[in-house]
Amino acid sequence: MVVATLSVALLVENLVPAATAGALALLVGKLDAAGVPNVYQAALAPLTLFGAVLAAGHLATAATGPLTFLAASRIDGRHRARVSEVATSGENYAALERPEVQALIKEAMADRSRGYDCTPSDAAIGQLRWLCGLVGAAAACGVLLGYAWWLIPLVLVPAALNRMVRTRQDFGLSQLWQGATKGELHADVWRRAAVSPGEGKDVRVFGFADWMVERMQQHIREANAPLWSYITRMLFASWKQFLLVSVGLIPAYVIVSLDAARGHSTVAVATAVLAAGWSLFQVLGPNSDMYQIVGGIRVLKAFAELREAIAEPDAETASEGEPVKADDLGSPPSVVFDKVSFSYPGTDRMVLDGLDLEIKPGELLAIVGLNGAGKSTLIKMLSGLYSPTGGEIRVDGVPLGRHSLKHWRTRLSVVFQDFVRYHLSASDNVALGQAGVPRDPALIEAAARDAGFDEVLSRLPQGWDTPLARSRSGGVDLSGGQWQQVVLARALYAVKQGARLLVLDEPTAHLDVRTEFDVFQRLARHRGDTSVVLISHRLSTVRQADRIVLLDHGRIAEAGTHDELIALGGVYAEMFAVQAERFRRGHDDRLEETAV
Ligand SMILES: Nc1ncnc2c1ncn2[C@@H]1O[C@H](COP(=O)(O)OP(=O)(O)OP(=O)(O)O)[C@@H](O)[C@H]1O
Repeated sequence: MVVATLSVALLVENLVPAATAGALALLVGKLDAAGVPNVYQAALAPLTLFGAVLAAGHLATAATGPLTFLAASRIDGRHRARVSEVATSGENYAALERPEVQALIKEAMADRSRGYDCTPSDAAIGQLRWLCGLVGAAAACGVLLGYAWWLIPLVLVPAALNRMVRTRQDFGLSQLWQGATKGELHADVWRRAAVSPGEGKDVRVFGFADWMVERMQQHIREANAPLWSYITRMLFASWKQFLLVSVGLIPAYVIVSLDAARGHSTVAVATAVLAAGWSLFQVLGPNSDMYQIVGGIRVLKAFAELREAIAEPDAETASEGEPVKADDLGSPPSVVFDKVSFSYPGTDRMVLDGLDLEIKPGELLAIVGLNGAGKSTLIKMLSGLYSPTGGEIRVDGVPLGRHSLKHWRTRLSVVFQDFVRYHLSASDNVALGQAGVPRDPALIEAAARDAGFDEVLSRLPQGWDTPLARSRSGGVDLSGGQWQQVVLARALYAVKQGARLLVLDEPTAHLDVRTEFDVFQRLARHRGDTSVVLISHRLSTVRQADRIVLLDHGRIAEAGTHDELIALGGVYAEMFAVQAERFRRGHDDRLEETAV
């Protein structure tokens, strides 16, 4: 409806120049023919018509602004929602990590605040404007045709050439703007850093504000230099457009004026021709339509490429066969890593190298290892974010690639090491653990209690409704340890809502020893028969596990209970001894593993 009304308004706006020419000619004709006493009477009707044309033009122009805004908001809003859907859909998570895919997302989003100046609505409305402009040009040609057909090529050809020159410039401008936007994104990183409270600490403490601003300006200068020089050249070359206008209009105007002066045509006809000629140039003259069409189409092209990139089943993520639904949601799964190998896309290093590991239903399994041993990677593979490059992961005897990942992820609850701190309320932050089921406030409360978050909660100004970000009105900032409690509650909520495998990747690194001990006591008490995989560098936590595996160079190097591994006297025993010694000396931080 909005687009239809906008089309009508644009059409009227573009027909007004030709209609003005006609109405003006009528007015002049009537005045010319009428004697002095009859002037007012003769002018009344054509003046009313002339006024009506002008009023229609004003109304149309007044309406196009708000209508364009409405149509653009709807078109761009829907487009951005589709980009978000595509970016979050599918199982090709690996593609999201590729820089070129991230660049496509930015371009497809066409966020004006990030320097993108054209959006899909610009392309759509630009085309509408252009089409209406052509109708307006045809109407102006109709007026010219009333005088002499040869006036049409005389005025139209230079006007069309003028348009072509302008369109070529728009293409060049659009391309340079695209290059500038990429550079602007670098500047944007610094621009955001300059005003964000997070980076603000570093900027002040390390005193690199001047360096940062200089860096930002350098990026802006480098990114925009070609664009600025192109625009300067465009300005200097604008005389060409003046010449083109003159080539058509001046001879036409001279011929028509001479004709009228010699009495071969009336002043009214001459007025109509002069006005129509000018209106043709107005309609085909300089405007930003083509630039916006080109820019908007570029955004749509980026979106099409993004869809292809995300949907692309690359070797790492391709699933084979028909999706198989796990039929048993209630019991904990049996998971087997069978000679699993993996290297990240675009890298040669084998992060997992023939890994054999079983996660038995209901067990509390701890995974330990030095930094970079591949522990988090193993969890990402268990979550189906990456697929093995060799070997197989089986869940309840079925390869993970043949499970419905959506379904599998409802059986799984993961606290990632780099968990997300959503700027939402405390209750939203917990409930997002199992967003696909109706929210259950009693389970949210219970999960918070089990995670030890209830004490912090009691101090929040608006309780569960408190936004967990000071940047939001009435919000608060939590400490690292308090956030870990929130995220632990998020994972435990998922368990209470049906997840049967809980994975915790360094869930207590920010907690003090006492809170950590409490949390694990509660976890052990409340996990029921849910399997737990725990990754931790704190071996005092790990020792409570049913079984501990030590990951080294992408394989299991040692496995057993705490007592068995200590008795083995291997790397685990050595790590434990170093940590125990540090603890005795009063340290409670993570093991300095390089010392082992
Ligand atoms: N997205 C990625 N792309 C490429 N390489 C990656 C990526 N993520 C991790 N790596 C590499 O994979 C290796 C294993 O990383 P991973 O995070 O699994 O180790 P980790 O055992 O969890 O380490 P930490 O104890 O420090 O958390 C590292 O060498 C790391 O640099």
